[in-house]
Formats: sequence, structure tokens, C-alpha cells
Amino acid sequence: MDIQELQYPHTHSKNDFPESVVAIGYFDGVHKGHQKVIQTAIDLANEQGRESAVMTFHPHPSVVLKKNKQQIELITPLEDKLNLLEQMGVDRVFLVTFDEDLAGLLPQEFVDYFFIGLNVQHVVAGFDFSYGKMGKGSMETLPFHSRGAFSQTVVQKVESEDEKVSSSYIREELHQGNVGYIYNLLGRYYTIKGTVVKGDQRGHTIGFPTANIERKDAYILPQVGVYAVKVQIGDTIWNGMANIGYKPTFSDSTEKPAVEVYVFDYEGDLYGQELVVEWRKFIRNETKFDGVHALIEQLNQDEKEIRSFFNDN
Ligand SMILES: Cc1cc2nc3c(=O)[nH]c(=O)nc-3n(C[C@H](O)[C@H](O)[C@H](O)COP(=O)(O)O)c2cc1C
Ligand SMILES: Nc1ncnc2c1ncn2[C@@H]1O[C@H](COP(=O)(O)OP(=O)(O)OP(=O)(O)O)[C@@H](O)[C@H]1O
Repeated sequence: MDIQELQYPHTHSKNDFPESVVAIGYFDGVHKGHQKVIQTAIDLANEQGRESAVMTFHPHPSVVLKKNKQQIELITPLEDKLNLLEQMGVDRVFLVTFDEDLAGLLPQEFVDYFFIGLNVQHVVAGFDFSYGKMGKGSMETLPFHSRGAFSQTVVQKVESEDEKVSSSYIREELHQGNVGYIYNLLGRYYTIKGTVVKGDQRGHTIGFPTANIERKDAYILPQVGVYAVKVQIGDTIWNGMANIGYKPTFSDSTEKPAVEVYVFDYEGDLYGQELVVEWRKFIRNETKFDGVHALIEQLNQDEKEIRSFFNDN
């Protein structure tokens, strides 16, 4: 997959790129709605003997439009999004810098620079896609702005339980801890990549050594609580239980939640390793226990419940 970074104004001419069918959007999560849009572009490109491309943006538009927020948390930070697009078989990604200049382009200017100017022959987007300053361009105005240089396909709404599958919907479900349901929206479980860092070293003294995960990118954290997880260490996948929270039994701080995983049956040192944590099921809320023994009793119960969940799933 070729990744072409672009910024407004770019100096490319049409001849720099082969004819393409392009799917356009921010695509955070590469969820089922996005997959339909992207797969439609791939299928049409194959039929038309053209290159398939995805045009996406970086950073997230809200970083530029709402100036107070520096970094928005994402379902699929850029590296994960690009990996998923590559797995789908996309030939090229046009990665467009989203800055104030880009946000200020009139719809016609956007189309001239980023579709006509890059030799795009067909555009695929969802029914509610918008482009240009204040999102004034839509799938209704696109034929006019195309100046006859390309055609278009509008993808109809993909829904789950009568609700449009969207990045915002997935974010809300994650914030509520509904990680099991997320599978229906993403077509896969939610994952977070991170590195194992040193914690307070208390875990092994209570019989549950945990890997403390520092998130690699700005991933959204599911709701505070205890979860059944799969953990990828190198090429091997393990079962485990994770806690997202503040360890209220030991600390009064509610500043920054920790993410820690007890990997079942794993023996060895994990410090410095990169792990992928896949969130399978919400088990319970985090609780302040009356001492370490009550916590240990609960952790034994959690382990039993989660092992039995994985035996059945
Ligand atoms: C599956 C799991 C569930 C946990 N649940 C709680 C909890 O309900 N309340 C709490 O105070 N700490 C909870 N913890 C956090 C433990 O207190 C923590 O793992 C232990 O103190 C070790 O911390 P350390 O890694 O900072 O040394 C949980 C940890 C795991 C792995
Ligand atoms: N459920 C869906 N059905 C069909 N098309 C969709 C769906 N969700 C998004 N799309 C289309 O996929 C492209 C990328 O969508 P985009 O990332 O902008 O929004 P989104 O997933 O709806 O998220 P948000 O909640 O942030 O608006 C756009 O062309 C959009 O119209």
C-alpha cells in the first residue's frame, strides 16, 4: 500500500497519479459503515481496472476546529487505521493534513485540488459525507462540483440495532464499558496497544502480578472497571483479566487511570514488551475493598469467572 502525504496547497499534477476510485472520510475505527464505503471503492476499482484509494485526514478535524483540545482520543490511532486499510487491500492512501487552511477551502476548491487535481475518477462516500468550509459540500452537491471529471457512489446507512454505526456511537459504547457489543459495530473487538512499564510492584506480593500498560497512542480507554481480555505477546495470544482504574483500595488519587493486566498462566518478565490488549467482556466495577484480603478473594472469584467465560467463548 502506498501512502501519499498531502497538504494544502499541494504541487502535484494529475499526471503524478494513476486513475483511481477513492473512498473518503476520517474513518476512525474503520467500523462496519466505513468498511462498506471502502470495500465499495475497492470493488469498483477492480471492475473499472483502476487503483483503489482511501483519502483520509490527520490530525482529527476537531483538533483544529475546537482549538482548546490538543489531542483527541481515538478508536484507531493513525498506525492502526493504516494497518486495517492495508489488510482490506487498499492500493493507496492519500493522507491529507487537516489544518486551518484545509478547513477553510470552499467545497469547489477542495474538489479541484483533492479529487480532480489527483486524477480521481470516481468518489465513494457515505450518505452523510460533507466537505469544504463549514461542511457545506454534500453528496448532493458533489456532481455539480465534479465539473464532469468524475462520477460518484453514495453508500447507504449501515445500522446496528436501528442506530447508525458511527465513530461517535462506538466512543459512547466504550465509555460505558460495552466492549462485548462493540464487536457488532467494528466487526472485531476493540484493541489497545501499549508497552509494559513498572508499577508499584504490589501485584506479585498478593499473588496477582500485573503488567502495567502505557498506551502507545491516544487510544480511548473503556469505562473504569474489570474486564476479560485477550493479550497478544509476540505471536502468542493469552487469556487474562484487566483492570482499568485507580486502585481505590490502596490510593485516593483519581488523576489518571491505570491499565493493568493479569495474564493467565504466563510466567516471565514483561517489562518493556509491547502488548495488544483485546477487550472482550465487562465483568464488574472497580471497588474500594476493606483491605487486601477482601481484594484477593474478589480477584480469585474474577479469575474463576473469566476462565469459565473463555472456556465457553
Ligand atoms: C482483574 C483486576 C481487578 C482489580 N480490581 C480492583 C478493585 O476492584 N479495587 C482495587 O482497589 N484494585 C483492583 N485491582 C488493582 C490491584 O489493586 C492492583 O493490581 C494491585 O494493587 C497491584 O498494583 P501495582 O501493579 O501498582 O503494584 C485489580 C487488578 C486486577 C488485575
Ligand atoms: N454507518 C454508516 N453507513 C454508511 N456510511 C457511513 C457510515 N458511517 C460513516 N459512513 C461514511 O464513511 C465515511 C467516513 O465517515 P466519518 O469517519 O466521517 O464519520 P462517522 O463514522 O460517521 O463518524 P462520526 O461519528 O465521527 O461522524 C463518510 O463517507 C461517511 O459518510
